[in-house]
Amino acid sequence: MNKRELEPGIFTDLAGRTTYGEYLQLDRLLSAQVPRSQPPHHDELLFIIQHQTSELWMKLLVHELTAVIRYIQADNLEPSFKIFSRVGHIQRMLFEQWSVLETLTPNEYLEFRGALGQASGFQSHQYRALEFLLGHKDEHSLGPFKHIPGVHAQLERFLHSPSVYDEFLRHLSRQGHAVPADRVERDWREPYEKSAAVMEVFRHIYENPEKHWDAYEMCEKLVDVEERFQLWRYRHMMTVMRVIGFKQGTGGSSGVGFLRKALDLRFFPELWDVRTELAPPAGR
Ligand code: HEM
Ligand SMILES: N[C@@H](CC(=O)c1ccccc1NC=O)C(=O)O
Repeated sequence: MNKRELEPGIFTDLAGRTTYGEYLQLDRLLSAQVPRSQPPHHDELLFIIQHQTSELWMKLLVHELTAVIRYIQADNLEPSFKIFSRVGHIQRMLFEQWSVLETLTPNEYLEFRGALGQASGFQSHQYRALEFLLGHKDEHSLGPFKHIPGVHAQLERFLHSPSVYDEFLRHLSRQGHAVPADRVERDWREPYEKSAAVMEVFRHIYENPEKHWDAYEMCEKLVDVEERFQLWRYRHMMTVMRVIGFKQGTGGSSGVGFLRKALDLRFFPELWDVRTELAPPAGR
């Protein structure tokens, strides 16, 4: 008999109890997918769910990176390594998820694109929070949130605060590394500019990993995060290219050309530059 008997101990009298649906607020979650096309286009649900799941995972990334910052501030790098491993798995999933949306063909998308108005991922405040947390500061990207005071204020807090990278450089300074004073205290709203002195700090760490194992491991975790972030950006751009070609974006940008420029951005420039500078150890 291809059937599983329910065990008598399984609870079915759940009135007034904490249940699965109640705990997860599934009524709210599952009523938030509301297609705008009239009549609703079959593929709009895919489009909505791809975005909503991405936003949920971004919420967790913001939460995790905020915790990383607290650990670095406390000069306690070890627990942040475990968090970075989780962050990496989430980023990998966000990357893989593009394959689902890539089943949307250009003509299918055009059938409901008009219903999106001026809405665009450019208005994702959690994506901006992630960029700020990682160190890509740009006050102009706050523009789309002027009309939502709570969101604007939260993003301003991230803009004004040191990023994960800023905090790491401050930690290295406390550990006695020769981090220049203008990286230990500065106007955190300003975009990060790379520094030859910071690169020398990393050169020393990469040439002596056994002496600075924690810092060395943190450097590699940061490189992992940046590489995965760029992979996401690249795959977004490729998805956009296959779905709308070189059309302008609904957010008002040139589209693919605008997205391509983000591929030249660097969160942790010296961590990439140090790789060019490293020489083989003596005698090799
Ligand atoms: C068919 C699917 C998609 C298309 C055609 C598309 C298109 C675009 C375009 C053209 C832009 C540039 C801004 C504009 O003028 O609109 C943009 C930005 C953006 N999109 Fe999408 N997108 C798609 C899916 C997604 C998904 C699933 C996400 C996940 C949350 C997303 C997140 C973003 C973000 C965060 C930006 C801002 C990027 C930046 O500032 O560099 N997009 N998108
Ligand atoms: N910018 C897209 C529209 C778009 O993708 C979008 C629209 C509403 C909500 C999220 C979106 N996703 C990412 O940009 C376009 O130009 O077709």
